[in-house]
Amino acid sequence: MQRVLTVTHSPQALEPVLQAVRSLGFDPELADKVTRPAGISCSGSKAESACGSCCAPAAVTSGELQAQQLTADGVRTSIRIRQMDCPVEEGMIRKKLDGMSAVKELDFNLMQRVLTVVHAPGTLEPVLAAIRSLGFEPELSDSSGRHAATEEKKNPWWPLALAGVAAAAAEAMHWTGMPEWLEAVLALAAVGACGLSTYKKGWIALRNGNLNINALMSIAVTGALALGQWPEAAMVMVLFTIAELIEAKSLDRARNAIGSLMTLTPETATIQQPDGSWTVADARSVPLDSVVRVKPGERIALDGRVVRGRTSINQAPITGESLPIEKGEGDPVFAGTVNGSGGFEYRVTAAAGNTTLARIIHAVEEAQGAKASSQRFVDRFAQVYTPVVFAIAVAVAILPPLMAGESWHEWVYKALVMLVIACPCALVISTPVTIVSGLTAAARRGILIKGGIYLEEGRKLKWLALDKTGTLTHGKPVQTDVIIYTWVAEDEGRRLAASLAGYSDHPVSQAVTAALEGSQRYDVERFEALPGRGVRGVINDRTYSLGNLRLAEETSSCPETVRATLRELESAGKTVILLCDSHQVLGLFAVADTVKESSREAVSQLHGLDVRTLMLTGDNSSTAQAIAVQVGIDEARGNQLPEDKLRAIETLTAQGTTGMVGDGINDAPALARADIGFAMGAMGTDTAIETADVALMDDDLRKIPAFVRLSKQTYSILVQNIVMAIGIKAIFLALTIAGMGTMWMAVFADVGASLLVVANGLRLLRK
Ligand SMILES: Nc1ncnc2c1ncn2[C@@H]1O[C@H](COP(=O)(O)OP(=O)(O)OP(=O)(O)O)[C@@H](O)[C@H]1O
Ligand SMILES: [Zn+2]
Repeated sequence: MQRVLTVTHSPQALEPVLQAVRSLGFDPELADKVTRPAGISCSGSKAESACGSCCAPAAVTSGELQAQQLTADGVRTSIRIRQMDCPVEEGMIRKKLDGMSAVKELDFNLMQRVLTVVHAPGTLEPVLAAIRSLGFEPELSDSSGRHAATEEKKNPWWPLALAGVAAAAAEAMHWTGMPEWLEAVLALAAVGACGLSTYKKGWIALRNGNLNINALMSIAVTGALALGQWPEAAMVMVLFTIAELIEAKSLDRARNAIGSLMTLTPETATIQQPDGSWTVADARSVPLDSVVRVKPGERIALDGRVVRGRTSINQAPITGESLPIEKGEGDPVFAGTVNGSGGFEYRVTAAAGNTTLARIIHAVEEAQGAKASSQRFVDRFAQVYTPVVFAIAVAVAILPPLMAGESWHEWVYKALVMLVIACPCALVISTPVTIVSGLTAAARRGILIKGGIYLEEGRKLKWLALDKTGTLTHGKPVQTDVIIYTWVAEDEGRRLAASLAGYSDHPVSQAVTAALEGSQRYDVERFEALPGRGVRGVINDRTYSLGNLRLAEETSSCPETVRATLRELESAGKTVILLCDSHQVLGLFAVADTVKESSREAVSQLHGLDVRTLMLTGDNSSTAQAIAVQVGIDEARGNQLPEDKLRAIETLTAQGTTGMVGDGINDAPALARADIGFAMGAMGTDTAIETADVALMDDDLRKIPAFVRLSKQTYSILVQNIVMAIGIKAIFLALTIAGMGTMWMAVFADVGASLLVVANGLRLLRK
């Protein structure tokens, strides 16, 4: 999509790689920070370990660094090859490079037109030379370091216009019965004016034993000329050239969609100098911990934390939610978001290449690499389609005249038409265009999907398991009741609870701490957090615990009167923790959390999409039940330890596609096991963005039904595209064999199909 090839090669081997790419007729540019943020380019398990070193090696210029990384296997270089967007071209390059001993690994991204090569140090140049020998122009980085900025080389338009006029004139000669030599001259002029680059590319492909669209068109046009179909040959070449131009334009739209997210961040930021004055600096060069000033209405350039001022910020570029969020001292702000009416200053917490927005863009780019199953099908299909149609064409040209004495002229012509139909471009481009549009559309709404595969699977979601605290509820409970039993002094009870709870960041403990703000605290020794239960520690040589009934029963005896009170509070939807010493219960603390309005809506939308919902919570069953009723959830299970949640997910995945959404603390194993793991509130948390299958940037659960709907739309567009691409070809194949297809009709069909699928895929972006 971004037309980037990543090559792993040995240090100092960049130039040979570049040359090889150039030898294929491509113009390589080293990829840029912006497209591939240097700070996070060491993604993927393999590269992780080498992260430290990838930014260190000497003797590589900084420009090269952006496109190259050292890995365990060698050097990884991304090479952009503009002319590469057909699997036939991928096949050509693969065949050539696979034969080179220096090349360890190849990874193609046709949408980005990027080849990533892992190669031995010092072998980049031969790699590039090999690519160039195929007539491509491999690009590493240019000096400005910006991919998107480098425009396509502009071909002058007049040769094409001239060719069009000549072709039309030839056609007119034909109809008005002018001498044939005039037709021939005009047709040859037209083909010469617009078809030379097609011939050149076609010839290189043929020489390397490949049939790409250029080779097919060259043969077809040459054949038509040989048959004396002058005007038709000229028309076909002109139409094909125009079509290629239009197709390239519309594909660029899909490619640029992701890049356009990046343009959300301003190029400059106003930073404070050591002497206190303010200067405008390039956002990319602002060091961490700098203080940046933001004017009202200005876009924020980098991630940071507010140090002075109050304002409200529209975070829609990241969360997809345009309601302004209030921000004051200490609150995080994000690059790309828009400041409201207050001016403020913030301290930079992430460099330009490492901001939340940059990570999102990077994740979307990576996601295209993970091929969806429809794409794998299409790629396999295309691999056999072209050779098969070519073989049929050869048979059509030779057999009927030889076996049945039919006219050579007629059957060779039919075969030539079939060659035009043999290009699988429309089919091949249909899937990635659709997936990329879907991924980008999702990212714009604050839904970060980590692979085309999840976008494709989302529509199959049968079950969604949800955690309660923080997912369905606000996760900020407040204390509602305190009961201290008479066998302990009221103050002492509160003080013990506050001391224990103060050490924990569990929401329940925090609610208790907040309510007991004023009371004094004891020092706690041997403090322990017991997941799914509570906390325990030693105060003045005695062990106390604060946690749920499970924990109370483990440490002391729990009389029926206490249980009765507990049941009563819980049936009101409250969460109760018990303060115990090693003999008895000393007190009860009840907290209540409120349900998010958006959760209720999300659950009903999910039910409308035929997704069943299940609440899995560590909290007790009565509270779980009470909250489930409030939210409208199908089924609720309480007292779930992390391993219980995991087991529940395992059972569900056996029945159908299962998603799990949680805040990731006690849900991590279940999230990982689910077919689709959703992380909430990913904004600002690196781990959620990096580990979840789908990261929701804020904590609005309605993003999940939105994701399911998008997945359904994407899938139906995928199916439409595949059917359309194959269908159109099939119809023309049939017409041709029946003798009704002409060559220019076939060109129209081929190009029309490509344009249709691209336009259809881009519809997702408009949603
Ligand atoms: N650190 C703690 N302080 C106080 N109580 C705790 C603590 N840890 C666990 N508990 C008690 O154990 C219960 C289960 O905790 P757990 O963290 O598994 O789930 P939860 O946060 O209540 O809910 P969910 O699973 O929906 O996120 C809590 O409801 C609380 O009563
Ligand atoms: Zn093609």
